[in-house]
Amino acid sequence: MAKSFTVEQVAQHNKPDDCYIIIDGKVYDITDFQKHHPGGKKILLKVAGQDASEQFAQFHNKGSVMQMWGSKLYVGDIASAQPTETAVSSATSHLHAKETKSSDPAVYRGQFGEQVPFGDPAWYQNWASPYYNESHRRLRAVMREFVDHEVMPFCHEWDEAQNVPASLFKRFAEVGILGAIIGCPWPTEYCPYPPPANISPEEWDPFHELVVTDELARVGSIGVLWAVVSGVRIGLPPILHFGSEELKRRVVPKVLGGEKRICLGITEPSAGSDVSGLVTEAVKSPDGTHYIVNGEKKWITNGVFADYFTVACRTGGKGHGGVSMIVVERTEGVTTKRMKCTGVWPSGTTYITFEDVKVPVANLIGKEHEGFKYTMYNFNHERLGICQNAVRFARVCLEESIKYGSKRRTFGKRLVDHPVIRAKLAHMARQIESTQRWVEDVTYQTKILPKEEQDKFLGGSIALLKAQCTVTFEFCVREAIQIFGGLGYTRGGQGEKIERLARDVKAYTIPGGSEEIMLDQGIKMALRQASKQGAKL
Ligand code: HEM
Repeated sequence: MAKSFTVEQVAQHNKPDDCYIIIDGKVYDITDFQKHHPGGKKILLKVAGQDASEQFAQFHNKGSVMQMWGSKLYVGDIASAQPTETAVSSATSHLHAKETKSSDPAVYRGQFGEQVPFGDPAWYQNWASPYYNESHRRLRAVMREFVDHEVMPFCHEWDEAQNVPASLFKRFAEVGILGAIIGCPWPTEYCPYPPPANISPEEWDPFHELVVTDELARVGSIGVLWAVVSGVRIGLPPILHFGSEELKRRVVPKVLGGEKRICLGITEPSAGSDVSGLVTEAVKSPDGTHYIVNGEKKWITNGVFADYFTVACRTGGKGHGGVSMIVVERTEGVTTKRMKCTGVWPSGTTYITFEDVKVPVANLIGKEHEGFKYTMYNFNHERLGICQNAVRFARVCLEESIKYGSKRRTFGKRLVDHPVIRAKLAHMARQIESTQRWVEDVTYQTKILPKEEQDKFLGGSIALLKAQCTVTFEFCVREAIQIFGGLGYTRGGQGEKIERLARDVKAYTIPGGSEEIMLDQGIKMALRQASKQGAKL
């Protein structure tokens, strides 16, 4: 049981060698911590033995600092302390979500989260939505708990270390997140873990995947997310959808079980969004048992950690028709070198060389020369995932800006009381909210349309949506830096997420189809579709 203190008792601990402070009704022993305090020792001594809640709120990102330090320094509570309103609401608001009954059971209204304006999607903030039901709400709560306790507090540390612990990959698998992010239906036969939140595999739908993707992005680190989910999300689907039964059984359970890691190798030093130009070659050995793979792949996410490489290779002539997909296992002749990039540090962006690598023909995915089709098959899913993440990253920028702007004062007023700052917040909010609605609408199409129709109708819209999401994200991160000032270009501390996202954002506007190509493709596809449907152009 926690020890109880009176304010007078805490006041006795007011010396450098015996120093307590009170924050939000809790008592912390900071005697040893003082010398490690990033803000300095003296500033803590000024409040030794006192209630320092206000000062603490002024200089820190409350949630993440207490998540890291709280339990190490906590020694008890103030006797009759009524926890402050904010402490209560942030700790328990998701547990006491207010629900409003509608006459239509499919329409949900209710509250979840901290209720920072626009800090969460509208269906968390009492807006009615036809897309989500009780299972999505359960999933949201499970994901929030997991992210808040096992991922978010460590992102800065992992970003600086340019790596995440290997155990994190296993944890994501156990929670069901690896199975959750590779698209519907749930891969029951090949996934050792069930969906999160006791959702049945049959019930699993694209909005469950959206909730997982969205909640994960609250960490405000593309690098940490990509370190764990990116290789799986893009490297595994070609095997899952087109691999032989033997290949699927050999590879998929190990990856979804968090034992082996995988990456997708398409881009090369001279071929990016233009996949048909790739030159890495796979030549069959004279006895027909192996392919001999030679070539280079560049900017390959997770390459440095990967055990399996899903590689697009040239097995035939020029252009799309000569491309095959092959699973290369880490073996002699495979070399991976970490690249130095602007952001996404923990995700292991890699330069790969294949030098006379012998790959059994059983590792061919599907049929020879059909690799381009397999690559395209998952592009819509991959891009929609990027969109769902990007809109949450933009939201993180807005949420952090509103929280910081509500406590930081300049010229005698809070930042949010300056019209020029409110205008920035308004422009962020209007873009995020409209983009989110488009994301949900497209996600709904993926729920109800058969896959062939999705491929026919949605490619152009998803391309435009990717541009919309990444432009919104880039705009919001820029505005958030302006609001945070110096803290927005300082690594760690209150502007931690903003500074990191500013480094990471380019990894969203360039890969997965650059903004320019997405815009062009979106219109080209819309025109093609329109003329097929007899539009009067
Ligand atoms: C349990 C008590 C405390 C802990 C665990 C703590 C922890 C930290 C940490 C981790 C930082 C680095 C920046 C960040 O991550 O936000 C920091 C910075 C700082 N802290 Fe504390 N702190 C505590 C109490 C206080 C108090 C009571 C004050 C003021 C009276 C204070 C003033 C500062 C200042 C001025 C900075 C530098 C902020 C900046 O770089 O802008 N801290 N603290």
